[in-house]
Amino acid sequence: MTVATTKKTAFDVNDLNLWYGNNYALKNITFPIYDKEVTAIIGPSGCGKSTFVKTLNLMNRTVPGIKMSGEINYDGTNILSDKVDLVELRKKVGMVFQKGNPFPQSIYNNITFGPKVHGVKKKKELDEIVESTLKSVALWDEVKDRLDAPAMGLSGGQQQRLCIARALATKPEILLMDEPTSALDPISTVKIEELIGELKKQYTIVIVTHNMQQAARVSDKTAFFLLGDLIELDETDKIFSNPTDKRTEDYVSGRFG
Ligand SMILES: Nc1ncnc2c1ncn2[C@@H]1O[C@H](COP(=O)(O)OP(=O)(O)OP(=O)(O)O)[C@@H](O)[C@H]1O
Repeated sequence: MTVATTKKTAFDVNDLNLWYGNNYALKNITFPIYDKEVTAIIGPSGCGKSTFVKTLNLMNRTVPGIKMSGEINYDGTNILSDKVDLVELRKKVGMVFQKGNPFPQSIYNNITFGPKVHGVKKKKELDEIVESTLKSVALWDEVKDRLDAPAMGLSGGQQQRLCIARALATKPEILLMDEPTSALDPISTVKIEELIGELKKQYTIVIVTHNMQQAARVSDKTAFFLLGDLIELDETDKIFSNPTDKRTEDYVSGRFG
């Protein structure tokens, strides 16, 4: 990789291996993820993109037959071997999935669920969290008069923004996004992409995307995975204009995948 290495990292992944039973899904992955940047993960279906991001907050550790080795260093701890408080880890490393998955409750309760779990009780404080997180995902004006309405009544794009607000409500440092726009229409997609541009001022973001134009638009670094290997990780501009590896070039120019 030709990027400067003096920048602070949010995660230092060293020689990470992961197996689902006999399926060797991540192979010797060494991957610095830089603080307050957007890192995109691209690659053909089944190459390990989702597995990689889910491993960053140990979302998949209860999958039957899973085995991992190596290091994921986060905040002075190797989360794979040291004792980690999973609730605390997921508070700091939030996740947003492919499809907005609000709880079948009100808009207000969706946002306050996490803060309440973490001990916030005062109504005023909860109200403030609801307002500030909905503002940061540009949803406040659209829903401020119906905070008690069911979240399921929102459009798909609004639900996804609500889920991002819900992830922000516990004040994370990192946001993992697994194909956050793949179920959305083009206008909602643009809104989420603009939001990512805003959020990266405060958060480190890792986004899995099938959409290469999206990776090119929103990310600072791009990683190309193939069959569980990290083939290339570099500045996004370089990956899309002058990649080092022939396999990356073939993929980004649409020759396979
Ligand atoms: N829960 C699981 N149990 C067993 N195998 C799994 C599980 N999740 C993923 N795999 C396998 O691990 C490999 C990587 O899958 P993963 O979902 O990480 O790929 P991906 O690049 O995100 O794919 P896609 O783009 O299709 O979502 C695949 O062979 C997949 O079948």
